[in-house]
Amino acid sequence: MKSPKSFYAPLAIGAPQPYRDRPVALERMIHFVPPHIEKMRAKVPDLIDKVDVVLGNLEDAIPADAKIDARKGFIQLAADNDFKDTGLWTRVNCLNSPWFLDDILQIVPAVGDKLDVIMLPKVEGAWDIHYLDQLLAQLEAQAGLTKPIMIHAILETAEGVKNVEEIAAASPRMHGMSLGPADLAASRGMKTTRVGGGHPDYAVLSDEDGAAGRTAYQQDLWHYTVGKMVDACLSYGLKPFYGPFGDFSDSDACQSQFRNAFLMGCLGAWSLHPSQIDIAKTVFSPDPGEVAFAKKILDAMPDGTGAVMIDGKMQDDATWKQAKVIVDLARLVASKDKAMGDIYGL
Ligand SMILES: CC(=O)SCCNC(=O)CCNC(=O)[C@H](O)C(C)(C)COP(=O)(O)OP(=O)(O)OC[C@H]1O[C@@H](n2cnc3c(N)ncnc32)[C@H](O)[C@@H]1OP(=O)(O)O
Ligand SMILES: O=CC(=O)O
Ligand SMILES: [Mg+2]
Repeated sequence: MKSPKSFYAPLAIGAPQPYRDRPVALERMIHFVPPHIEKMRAKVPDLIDKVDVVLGNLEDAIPADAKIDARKGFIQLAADNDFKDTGLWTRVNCLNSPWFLDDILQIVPAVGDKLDVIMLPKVEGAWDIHYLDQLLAQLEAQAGLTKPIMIHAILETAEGVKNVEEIAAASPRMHGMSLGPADLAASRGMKTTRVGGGHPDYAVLSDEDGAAGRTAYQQDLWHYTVGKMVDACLSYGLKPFYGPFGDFSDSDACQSQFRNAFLMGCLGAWSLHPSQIDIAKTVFSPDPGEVAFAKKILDAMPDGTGAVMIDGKMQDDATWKQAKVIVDLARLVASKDKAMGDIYGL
């Protein structure tokens, strides 16, 4: 374990100073774009105004014979657009693939000054983060970059879940983590072919229900992992995210999965299709009724201490902190999304 002094030291001479506090950014949806397809690249200017993060995907879902075009396409879309306050991320190929090294070696010098975050798939342990951390520092120094590129890990292997705390603690370059339910299901030997979401057979049966028979209550397959990820992330000041929901035809189930993640502490999810952008926007912007109630709590307890009754419910220091989480997030949403700001009255 490094000492605090060396933990925050740049890993290459001339590399930017690592962040002590991560930049504040609204990231309700990380929108995946397949950059090898010209028609998709052409949609980026429009997407910049609609999403919080545009991500050029180079890994799974990009065919092997299109990997190099995807990398070139990403560099082109990064260079051609002004992202304003919308994040620009890429998901690179995994560390043991034939493409990872060139992904990093070509993207950082070409458009590293515009890139906020690299999403690293199939992270197994802190050693994966240390390797990319060092490599990025060397390339940042060589390119004369002035702000560090952050790393976002996908939690999608059994070993990664086992090591989630060490991954979170690995570097000040860590931005956060996303749950990768598809690869994780395969890695764990789970018996599902779905990309995220529930499964009708993962259920608990009620006791005898009389004539109507017994009711099966479906459970959330991802509850344990999301909980573990949220605790690891929040202990180290990182941001947790739910990942993909593959059934584009089932917007209710997508919304429900996103909402469970939001309520458990996640700050966003991936949008793979334009239809999922508004779902994520709705879910990951706090509910206006909750914001109004949270404001009442903050107003009633200006210094955050004591106990008061509001609408028949006891409030104290702990609920003041809960209210602050919601109002702070609403303020962040309002700073980017004027329509929501008007609804919140912020
Ligand atoms: C397990 C994991 O790793 S998940 C992450 C990896 N997966 C991905 O990144 C997938 C990203 N999504 C996609 O590539 C596409 O949505 C696909 C290939 C799955 C489906 O695309 P299509 O068959 O074109 O879907 P559909 O016909 O419903 O699209 C409707 C419109 O939305 C566009 N669209 C679809 N997906 C996207 C996207 N991610 N971003 C921007 N536009 C999109 C289509 O181009 C089409 O536009 P048009 O009306 O101008 O023709
Ligand atoms: O990469 C995402 C996943 O679910 O796998
Ligand atoms: Mg995956």
